[in-house]
Amino acid sequence: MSEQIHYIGGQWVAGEGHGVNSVDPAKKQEIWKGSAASSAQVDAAVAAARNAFQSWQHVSFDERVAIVEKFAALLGEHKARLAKVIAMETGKPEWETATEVGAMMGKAAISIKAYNERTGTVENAMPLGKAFIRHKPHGVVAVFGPYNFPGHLPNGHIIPALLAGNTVVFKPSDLTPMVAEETVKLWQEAGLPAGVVNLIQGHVETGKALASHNGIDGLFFTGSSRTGKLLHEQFAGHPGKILALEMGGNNPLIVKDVADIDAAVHDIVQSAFITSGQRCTCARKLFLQNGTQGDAILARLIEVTRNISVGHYDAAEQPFMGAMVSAQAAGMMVQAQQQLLDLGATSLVELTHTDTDSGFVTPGIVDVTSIIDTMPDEEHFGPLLKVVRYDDFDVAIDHANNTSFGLSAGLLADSEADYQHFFSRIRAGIVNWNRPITGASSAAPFGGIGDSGNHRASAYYAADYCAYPVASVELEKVAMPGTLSPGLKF
Ligand SMILES: NC(=O)C1=CN([C@@H]2O[C@H](COP(=O)(O)OP(=O)(O)OC[C@H]3O[C@@H](n4cnc5c(N)ncnc54)[C@H](O)[C@@H]3O)[C@@H](O)[C@H]2O)C=CC1
Ligand SMILES: O=C(O)CCC(=O)N[C@@H](CCC(=O)O)C(=O)O
Repeated sequence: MSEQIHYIGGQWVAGEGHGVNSVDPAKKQEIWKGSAASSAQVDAAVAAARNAFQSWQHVSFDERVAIVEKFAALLGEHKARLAKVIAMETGKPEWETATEVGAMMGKAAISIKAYNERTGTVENAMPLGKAFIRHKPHGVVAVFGPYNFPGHLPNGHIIPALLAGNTVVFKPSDLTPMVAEETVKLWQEAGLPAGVVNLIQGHVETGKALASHNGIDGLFFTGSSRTGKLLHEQFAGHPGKILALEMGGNNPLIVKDVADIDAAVHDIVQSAFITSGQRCTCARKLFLQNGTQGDAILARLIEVTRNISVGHYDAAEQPFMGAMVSAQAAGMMVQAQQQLLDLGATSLVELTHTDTDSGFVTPGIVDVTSIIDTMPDEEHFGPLLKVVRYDDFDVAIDHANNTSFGLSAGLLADSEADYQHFFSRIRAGIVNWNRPITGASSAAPFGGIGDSGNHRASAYYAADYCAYPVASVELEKVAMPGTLSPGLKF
């Protein structure tokens, strides 16, 4: 293991702060360690990015594209290795981490298209000249990533930021530093000039030092609503800095009148338990009709959930769920379940922390119908699904909307009229019909309302927050207008 874990101005350097490490939550082994960046090293990373911005902003778009495409090609060459490292740090099964690297590769072409379509140059003819809409980079931007998609989600900020001509200081989650290191090494190999991307590792204090740094022009964040709100407060009074927040959710999925019960249960499981429930888009509340069909769906859901395989990321027979990211995260899910039971919820399938030194938990389901009005509006970031039984569709939609979040929502129903009704009333940035509410496309905007985001959607719309528009009216020569304003004499 190298101690040189920070990439500043094109050099890998050792940290000057306290010790940091990374633990494989399935195998319970330390897999990476070093020392956090000191505040002087955060300063150095921002200064390196500022210095590199002077030239990177003037590098042609085609040259920037060439480096991004080279990076995507290197991701392809190193796909197996990167998928393995993501699995080791997060506990996610290798079938899933391979799809994460695939999404990282796909981000290049999508971001190039989005740059051109959303922030390219537009030319309009005028009677005496031309009007242009062009875009310019903000400057130095900080990128903060979460642990659940440690490759794909920071990449979803970094690639569009670089294409637009910004330089980056990247602060990954302290739970997934090794994925960040491997990724930045590929940027280096792709020929990115020194200082264009810088990597600093550390815990909350490193994040605070970067977020509060005077030298940054913007911050692109994916993570919890709690941290996002702190950043939002910190950015108050700085209208000149751009802040893009992609945060958590407390996402509803409603089921109404479906013919294929297994298909409905499949979409529920895929929505609630993929990635061991550690996706911001995961369904947290499932609304099932009272009556025989709701009973049948619930019975089948319980049966299928009990049979979900949970296992090691590298098992020959791949499990559906791997370990959660840490033993602590797993323990917090047990606590969350207990809190709901203490409030009066009923356990239908118990979530259990099978080995308390690891991140392994089994998926759980609780019936919260009796406490729907009193339970806290919290995101439980793990495989715990809350079921609510309902009689009236509109009441179910009201309950679904009764959250401060607004990231994803879905309806499983065979009637298109029911979907139109649902769509017109539900409040969320991602609204699906007869599909899981996880697995959003990079070719669409990705973001939520309320406590889920600050109206700066990512994915296809990331281009928007990576550049500012410049409107110009241009004539080749200074010329007298055809008509003079009243009161002027020449
Ligand atoms: N809307 C979206 O696109 C997504 C949202 N998420 C959300 O992310 C969360 C899980 O990720 P976590 O890594 O636990 O999020 P987190 O909020 O704990 O950490 C995110 C990043 O912020 C840094 N950080 C933490 N506290 C900070 C502070 N006070 N000042 C500055 N930086 C700080 C962390 O080191 C990390 O790099 C969930 O809430 C999930 O819903 C996850 C993926 C996608
Ligand atoms: O950012 C993109 O390119 C698309 C959004 C995306 O990949 N979303 C994933 C993961 C987000 C999460 O829950 O952490 C999804 O919707 O499953």
